[in-house]
Amino acid sequence: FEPISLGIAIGAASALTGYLSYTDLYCRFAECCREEQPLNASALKLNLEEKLFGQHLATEVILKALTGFRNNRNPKKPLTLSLHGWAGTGKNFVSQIAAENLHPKGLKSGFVHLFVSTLHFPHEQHIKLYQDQLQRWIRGNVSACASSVFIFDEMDKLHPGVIDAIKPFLDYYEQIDGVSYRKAIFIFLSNAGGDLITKTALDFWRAGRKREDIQLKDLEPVLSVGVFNNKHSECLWWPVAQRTDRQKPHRLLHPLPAPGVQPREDVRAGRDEGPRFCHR
Ligand SMILES: Nc1ncnc2c1ncn2[C@@H]1O[C@H](COP(=O)(O)OP(=O)(O)OP(=O)(O)O)[C@@H](O)[C@H]1O
Repeated sequence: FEPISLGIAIGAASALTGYLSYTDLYCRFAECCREEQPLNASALKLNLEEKLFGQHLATEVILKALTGFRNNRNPKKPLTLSLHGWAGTGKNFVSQIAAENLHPKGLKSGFVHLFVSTLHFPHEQHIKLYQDQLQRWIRGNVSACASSVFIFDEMDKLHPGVIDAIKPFLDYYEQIDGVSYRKAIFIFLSNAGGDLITKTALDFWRAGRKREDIQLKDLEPVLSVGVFNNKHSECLWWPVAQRTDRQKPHRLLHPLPAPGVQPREDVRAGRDEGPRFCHR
């Protein structure tokens, strides 16, 4: 080493150390978005195993999805998780665990955003406003922290117009208007399909099989037909009286289904009063 460049190198190294320790110090007192920090998979696994009861599939899927996603330095699209089940089965609980493992302050973190359909998007006539506000909120927060987490509770009650506002962020775009959404995480919670999941669990029990024997492949076909009414059709998850035209979300439709829109079988049979109309 020649003395001048060695001096510069040492100077640069100490400046870097100073900067790193300042950043570390700063992050001890203020919340930092550490998007490059890999997820501690064993801590998440322990958390899920110790706290979440009776949800072996959710534990397995969430652990695999979050670990794989966060350890991938260059994801091609944001991570989207859709959790289905009856009320009180732990969907919010498990999203909270996931959030805490992604951002230590969990739901209190400035990088974790929880939306509840009936609370945040209650009025049909304000859908346009909700769409604009939500898109601006997502854009602003992902610009500030690429690994932001967005949790949408009560997806089955969310207006299709609001769902449309979220959709562009979930796709394979490298950037939209200069912002990359590829490191963001979207978690959707829904009661839709809860009845079918329970029925599958009951069938297993009746057949003398263990709950832990239920695999994702036992549920996926049931859910894809029952909840999504197969992948080619679009469901309008909205109460009958408040249904809107998907193309014109502000316009209320007549309570009767439009041509080509069939009420789901369980609605026809009067077993379910919920928001269930699907295009076939
Ligand atoms: N599988 C579970 N393991 C451990 N605790 C659970 C589980 N399910 C529910 N709980 C407990 O019940 C509480 C309520 O559950 P949670 O709000 O997560 O249900 P949910 O599925 O989100 O219900 P909803 O559809 O009504 O929003 C949780 O805070 C947790 O304490």
